[in-house]
Amino acid sequence: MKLARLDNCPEIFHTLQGEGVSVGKAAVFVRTSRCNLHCRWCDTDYTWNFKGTPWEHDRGIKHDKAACTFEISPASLVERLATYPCRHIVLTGGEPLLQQEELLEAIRSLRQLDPEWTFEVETNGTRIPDPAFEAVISQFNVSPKLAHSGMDAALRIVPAALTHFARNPKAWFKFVASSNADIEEIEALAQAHQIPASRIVLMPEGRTSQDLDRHSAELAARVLEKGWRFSDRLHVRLWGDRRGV
Ligand SMILES: Nc1nc2[nH]cc(C(=O)O)c2c(=O)[nH]1
Ligand code: SF4
Ligand SMILES: [Mg+2]
Repeated sequence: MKLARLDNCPEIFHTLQGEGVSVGKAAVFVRTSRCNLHCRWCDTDYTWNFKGTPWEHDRGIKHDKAACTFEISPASLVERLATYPCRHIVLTGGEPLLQQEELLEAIRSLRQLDPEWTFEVETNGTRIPDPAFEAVISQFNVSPKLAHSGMDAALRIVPAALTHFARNPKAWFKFVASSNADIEEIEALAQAHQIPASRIVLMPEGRTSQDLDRHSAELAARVLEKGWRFSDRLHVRLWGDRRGV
């Protein structure tokens, strides 16, 4: 399978969940490489924006595919994860649902070692998980992309997948927003795909504390009106715009 590469190692790190409903929970993050979307502000563009690809990104740089990819077998991933003093894993990317089969193999092996392991997935909500994979995940953080991602609606919004997650009580919908137009877009998506207000989490866009502060008070007011939830970005507050935290 393909994970992101960081300092010649796979991008696996022990930290606090910084976003969404389990913010503050200790977890080991596994960052898969590759994504089926190509958002212009993506903060993990090194998982997909490789030299020779046509995608546009705000940073205006292309990455070397080999230098940014760490090939690893599910068995080696299990060995690495077993060394951490933490039994909660967050699978993120890129888009981790592109590598469900390999991830499921690793999850099954970990559960054989210790049934206490729990797994949370960060996904862009464009893929319906396989039933066997879905069954072993305790929480999905579904983050559908809005128009400001620069992606065509036909690619970023997959109605069958959104409706599927909307029916799954393990799925929370985490939207990155910075303007009133974003709020209206979220409202329309929620209506169209029957996403319950109680499972919508609004998160300000930003890679520094100052950026987050710029929109937070206004977004929090909208969250109260709508009956949604608000999430800060704890890891950005604690450690800034860095990889591996
Ligand atoms: N601490 C921490 N929390 C996170 N929640 C979602 C993350 C992600 O990049 O998917 C992330 C991340 O990269 N770090
Ligand atoms: S879906 Fe997520 S990982 Fe993929 S390009 Fe968009 S922001 Fe980046
Ligand atoms: Mg991140």
